Amino acid sequence: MTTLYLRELEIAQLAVQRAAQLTKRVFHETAKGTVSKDDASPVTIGDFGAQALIIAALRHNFPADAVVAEEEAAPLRADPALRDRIWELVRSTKLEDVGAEGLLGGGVRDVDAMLEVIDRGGSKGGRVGRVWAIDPIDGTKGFLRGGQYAVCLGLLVDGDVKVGVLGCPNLPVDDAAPLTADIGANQTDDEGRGVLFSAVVGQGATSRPLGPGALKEGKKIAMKAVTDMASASFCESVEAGHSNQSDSAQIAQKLGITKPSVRMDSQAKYGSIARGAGDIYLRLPTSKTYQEKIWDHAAGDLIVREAGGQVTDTTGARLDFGVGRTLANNKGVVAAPAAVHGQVIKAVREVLKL
Ligand SMILES: Nc1ncnc2c1ncn2[C@@H]1O[C@H](COP(=O)(O)OS(=O)(=O)O)[C@@H](OP(=O)(O)O)[C@H]1O
Ligand SMILES: [Mg+2]
Repeated sequence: MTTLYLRELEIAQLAVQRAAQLTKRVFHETAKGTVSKDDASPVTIGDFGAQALIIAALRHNFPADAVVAEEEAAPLRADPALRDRIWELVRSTKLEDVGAEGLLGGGVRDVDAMLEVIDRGGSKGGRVGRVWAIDPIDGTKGFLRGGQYAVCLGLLVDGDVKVGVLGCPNLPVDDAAPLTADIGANQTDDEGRGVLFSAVVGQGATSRPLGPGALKEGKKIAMKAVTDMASASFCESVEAGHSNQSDSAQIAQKLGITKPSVRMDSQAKYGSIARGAGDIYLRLPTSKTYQEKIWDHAAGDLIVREAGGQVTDTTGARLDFGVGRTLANNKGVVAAPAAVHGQVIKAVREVLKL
């Protein structure tokens, strides 16, 4: 058995598990109304806190690696009250498993170290060397709405994704659960929810319960074969501003898909199709200028490909993670089982006139 990237995988899984513990604390405060949904701060607190914990774990284990992450600490330097709330969460979020917490280096030393570590995510990325891509809370709108969100971490080596980990605290643990963005009425109860998807290049993709205890052995996941397009299910963004929902409806019609789309926030969509809960993920450009961010796709791209899928842009080209912080060479995303991906791309190109 190959052990390539084994250590990177273990650290990435634990780092995502710990960061998700922090985001869950913030999520439940928001759901309970302790923090106002109109206030932008819950997501800010969750984003900064999770980013600090993940980068601290990476710096402890792989100090020479570059990091591309969404946030920078400037707003916290200007707002001591916000900084202190985040520090309180970062300081007090630890893995239950003392050995695992030790592997991550035991957190962040003090509030100045926290600011310093948050600012370590400014790498330009690129085609050379090892670069970690972090989205501390992907699907911020879903997070605020009480829906799906994901803590995302991918390792790029010379521009290719080698390791991908997605923590999805609000997806069902059960890989066979039907595809739905709904997490049920009782949002303060984590029972049956929380899944960690992982993949290493050439070694397949797995899912396991996200925690809070020790991480269980992963189960191999695989995309479902689509034998009949009429019964295929596809997912897309909740936000119409993130993916063109009228184009996707036309594409679905062309393909003969009869079910309405499942609208779900975040890279939980990639994880869901990778485990066969859904079949196709369409992300269709809404503007000529928007460039997708590498941290919104790196982990999901590898997890779907390792589960037997193909992930490309709308023209059928592979996503190019080697050109910087954005996917400047690609427009949109089309993810589907390898056997039907060509058929889906044909329909996409016809509708988008590419
Ligand atoms: N115009 C436009 N087009 C495409 N994508 C955009 C656009 N604007 C933002 N974003 C990015 O979308 C990320 C959220 O992903 P999803 O659209 O899958 O989920 S959601 O339904 O919007 O929550 C979201 O990630 P987060 O900011 O981490 O939530 C953004 O990076
Ligand atoms: Mg994102």
